[in-house]
Amino acid sequence: MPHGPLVGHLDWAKYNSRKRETQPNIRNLLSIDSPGHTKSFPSHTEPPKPTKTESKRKAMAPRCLPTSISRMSIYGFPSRNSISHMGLFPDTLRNPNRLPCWRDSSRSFSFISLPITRRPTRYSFQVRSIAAPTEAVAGFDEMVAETQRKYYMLGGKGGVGKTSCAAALAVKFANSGHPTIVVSTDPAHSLSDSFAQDLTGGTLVPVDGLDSPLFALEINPEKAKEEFRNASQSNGSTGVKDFMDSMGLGMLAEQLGELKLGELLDTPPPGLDEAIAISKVMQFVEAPEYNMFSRIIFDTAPTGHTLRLLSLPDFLDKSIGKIMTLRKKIASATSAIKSVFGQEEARQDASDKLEKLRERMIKVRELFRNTESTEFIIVTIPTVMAVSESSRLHASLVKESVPVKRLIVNQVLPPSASDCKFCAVKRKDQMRALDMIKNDPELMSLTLIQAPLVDVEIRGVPALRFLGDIIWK
Ligand SMILES: Nc1ncnc2c1ncn2[C@@H]1O[C@H](COP(=O)(O)OP(=O)(O)OP(=O)(O)O)[C@@H](O)[C@H]1O
Repeated sequence: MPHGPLVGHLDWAKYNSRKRETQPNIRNLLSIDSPGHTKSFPSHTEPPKPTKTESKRKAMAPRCLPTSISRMSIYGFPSRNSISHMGLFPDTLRNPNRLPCWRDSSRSFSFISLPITRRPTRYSFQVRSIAAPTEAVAGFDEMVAETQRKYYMLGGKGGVGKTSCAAALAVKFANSGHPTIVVSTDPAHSLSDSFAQDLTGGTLVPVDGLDSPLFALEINPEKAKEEFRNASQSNGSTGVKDFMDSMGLGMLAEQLGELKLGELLDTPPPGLDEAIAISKVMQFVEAPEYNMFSRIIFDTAPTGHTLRLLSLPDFLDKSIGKIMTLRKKIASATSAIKSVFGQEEARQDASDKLEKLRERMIKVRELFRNTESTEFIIVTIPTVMAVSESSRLHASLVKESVPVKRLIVNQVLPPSASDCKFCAVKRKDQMRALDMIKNDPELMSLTLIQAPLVDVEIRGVPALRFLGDIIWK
């Protein structure tokens, strides 16, 4: 391999055809130019067609991204040195008159090689951002090594890329030999969009395009809420208050107002749907037929939900405990009357369901706090607001004894030799946010994983696999 500039594009067709490899070498998936580096590369296969999620992504992206990964402007360095880099340089380096912007229709990008040193890594290419002074490797080897079941929960501010990172991690685990389930407990699901496959319906669906076992599940929050309502109601359509009214205990129900039982049962508090979703997942993954799955990944709802969710098991445990005691008292006083009217059975059934729900909530709480089996990964983007929110999220997770080790900073601008004005400002903001992370007492101790902003729609298994290979090293 000559030591000089390499020029090329990611070949999506090649990438797809090599996807069976557990650890593909990205170099092999690139069309690398011949020595001399003057020839253009054969054009790459375009990624999947745009969908409605693309508009969301485009809205977040700078108008003039300095370089683009989909145009696969990856630069790689020959392995004779000790640090191996992959990055992006616009064609400006070859042709200084050409603007390195999306607006420039004649844009193209080059691989540039520099005299560098090589550190032992699994790939001969890595994405390195020049705005990434604190970047660390994700420690995927450690994540994959354990054979017993592990739960990963990815959470953070809305729209930062939780689903993309969770789906990419699931693909990576599955390709590394772990039968995996990825579950979305976010009421606004985007797993289906991410995998470009219909995963709605509330059942486990095998993900297409992989040979390894990967299943996905989008929990239907409405169904979950309905289940809770059914469990909490005494019979058919009546809630606790109606139930007590029907027993001539309406006055007592009024006096118990401060317990907010009716409110709890008839209008489930925010976060409850997610708690039920997780407890539902727990319920089925504990069934012997799911023993084979060694990695369970939760794509959780945005921060607010997560925080409420964390305090919910305790809240529910207490509330349901109170309800149960109350019901038992009412039951002993009225069972004779009720059995005459045939409602005794329904009441007993409701109590059993509540008790089961309570048990499952306790399990969810235990799962959240189990350092052996669980890890919460915070996903953020390099903006001051997102970093501040991540810091608060981390503080709450620590307070609740939820194990957190890693922080993904997603959508970091890739390197550029010359930024447009917009990109220069954006890069400066990102640097400031990355600095904030470095100095934030909550976040500084976490392993920082940087994921570049890519100009490819992260949709479908090949794209997720590509993202996973960049993030999870
Ligand atoms: N590194 C990245 N580069 C470019 N686009 C990205 C990147 N990560 C995510 N995106 C895009 O950003 C959009 C939002 O990502 P995603 O749905 O994963 O975020 P989210 O945090 O799960 O959102 P929500 O909170 O709405 O569920 C998607 O269109 C996705 O393709």
